[in-house]
Amino acid sequence: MSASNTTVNPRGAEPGAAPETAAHERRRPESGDPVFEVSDLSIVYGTNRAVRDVDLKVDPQRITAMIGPSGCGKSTVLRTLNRMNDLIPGARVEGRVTYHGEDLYAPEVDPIEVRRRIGMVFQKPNPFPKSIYDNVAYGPRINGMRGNMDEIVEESLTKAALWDEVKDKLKDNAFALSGGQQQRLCIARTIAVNPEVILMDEPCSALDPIATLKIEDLMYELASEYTIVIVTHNMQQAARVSDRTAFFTASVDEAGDRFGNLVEYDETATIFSKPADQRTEDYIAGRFG
Ligand SMILES: Nc1ncnc2c1ncn2[C@@H]1O[C@H](COP(=O)(O)OP(=O)(O)OP(=O)(O)O)[C@@H](O)[C@H]1O
Repeated sequence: MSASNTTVNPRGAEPGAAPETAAHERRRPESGDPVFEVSDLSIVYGTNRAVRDVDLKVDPQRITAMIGPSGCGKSTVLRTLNRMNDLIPGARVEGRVTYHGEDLYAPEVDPIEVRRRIGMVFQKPNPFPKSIYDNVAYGPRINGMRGNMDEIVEESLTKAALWDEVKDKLKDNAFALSGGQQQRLCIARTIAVNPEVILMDEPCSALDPIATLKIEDLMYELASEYTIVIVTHNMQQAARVSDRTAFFTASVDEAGDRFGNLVEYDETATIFSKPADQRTEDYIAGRFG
């Protein structure tokens, strides 16, 4: 899949136009059970019930996008999928999140192991202040992974579409890389511990358009092996890369409290061409958000 036909969606720029992207032409077998099933999910920060009543399923080896206006809870929901909210003081998850049918929040579940299997890439590239090689090798080392470390590093960098650019300078500090390269290094670091799922929280928002297209192409390649869930502000990006899209919005309850909720979740082509809810249509058309 080349950059040109993966990422150029001539109709994507038109609000409300049906995306005609490779992502939607992709024919994957419906491979059985969902990876995640989220039901009646609410997330509370202190006394603020920030996100309410979310239900959604994430299919394997698909790219699922979460879109919606600022503050509607996309990142909060994403973080429940690998228990990153556990790290936020005062955050509480209510409802049910299963991973391959098992309760992700059961007391016997080890959150460290959860985060190995369900990796995360953040908005700002955050390599460690170490060499390129050591950034990738870090996870396998602390996880006690056996095998030839040079091979693990090469394979991870290759899968992250970075190997050719860095193979002659593996000992250089990661901070010497461009922003886009640093983000691909962070993806390589995530891949190196052999996850099943990659969560991406606005992975391109700090990148220029060329670096963004590279990451989008990379996501497409990675989806043949990994399940990807991406939060993005960029509707065109969701239209270009994702198979399914969840649209969230912020609502206000009777007491005047603002909360995020899931409005609609469907095939990306449907969300962008025939959304069922007027709020989705208004957002896609750029009327708010
Ligand atoms: N660490 C936190 N502590 C307290 N409240 C939080 C925290 N993180 C998020 N919130 C609140 O949860 C709500 C949803 O925020 P969240 O960042 O998930 O939304 P978002 O849709 O991802 O927003 P954006 O697109 O601006 O990143 C907001 O009201 C926010 O203030």
